[in-house]
Amino acid sequence: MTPHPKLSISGLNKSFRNRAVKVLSDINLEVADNEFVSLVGASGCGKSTLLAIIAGLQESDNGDVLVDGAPISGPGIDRGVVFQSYTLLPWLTAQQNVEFALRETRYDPKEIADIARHHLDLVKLSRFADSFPSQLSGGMKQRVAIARALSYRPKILLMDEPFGALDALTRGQMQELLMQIWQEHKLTVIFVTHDVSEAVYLSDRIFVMGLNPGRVKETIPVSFARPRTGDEGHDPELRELQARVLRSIRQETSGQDVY
Ligand SMILES: Nc1ncnc2c1ncn2[C@@H]1O[C@H](COP(=O)(O)OP(=O)(O)OP(=O)(O)O)[C@@H](O)[C@H]1O
Repeated sequence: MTPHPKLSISGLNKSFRNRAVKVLSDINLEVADNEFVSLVGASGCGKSTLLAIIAGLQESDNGDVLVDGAPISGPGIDRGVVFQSYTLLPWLTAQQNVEFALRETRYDPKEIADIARHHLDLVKLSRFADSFPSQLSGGMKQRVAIARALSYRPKILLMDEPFGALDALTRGQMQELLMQIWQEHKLTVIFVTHDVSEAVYLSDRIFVMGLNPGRVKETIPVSFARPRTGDEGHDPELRELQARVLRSIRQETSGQDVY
């Protein structure tokens, strides 16, 4: 038990089709302030559904989702979300996309412009503030999406396979950038990924989800010292950890062609 968890989920269940299909079963987990956790598991185990429930974009059948001890009620600015698809508005520039996210805050237009600029700077995209999404690479678009999610200073950043569509080089750069931002800004991050080495590189703990129904079947701590350089990949201990996570995922899927 974490003394004052940033996020606490207990007894959560979720089904679809009038409760005919159970997707998430008795989810119980806690995430500490400033902790970086990943959700991994076979395709269809409910990672995105769980993230969407934490984001307040979907409702659970029952159970509690608490942020700083208070139950969530729908989406809120205490939780920023980044999806794999960049979800930028194509007719707005990078700067305007971030400003748009702040339109219902208490800030005046000048403050909104300053906050947007600051966050584009944070993701090293100041030079492209006036570019439209069509003029940006995949990595750049995702940096705008991250700037947008961080601009209203959420307590928790929820990321659903944010780097899944990027090439390996860009993906590595984005992981480094995220690590830097996470370390400097003391964020709590919940990160969904299919990439076990990515989960191990980034996380303090990995929740391995089981399949049919989706549940947290194992919690694996990653105790490698930070800052991590990415060169730890050759470390036998780290390789063993990756193998352990993979084994845990595969145990669920033996005989099924899902991962
Ligand atoms: N709106 C919906 N209506 C009915 N079934 C749904 C709905 N959304 C998700 N599901 C089902 O719930 C299960 C979990 O889906 P979810 O997308 O959360 O899994 P996932 O682990 O994120 O998968 P992937 O890794 O492939 O993205 C799947 O079987 C999916 O078909």
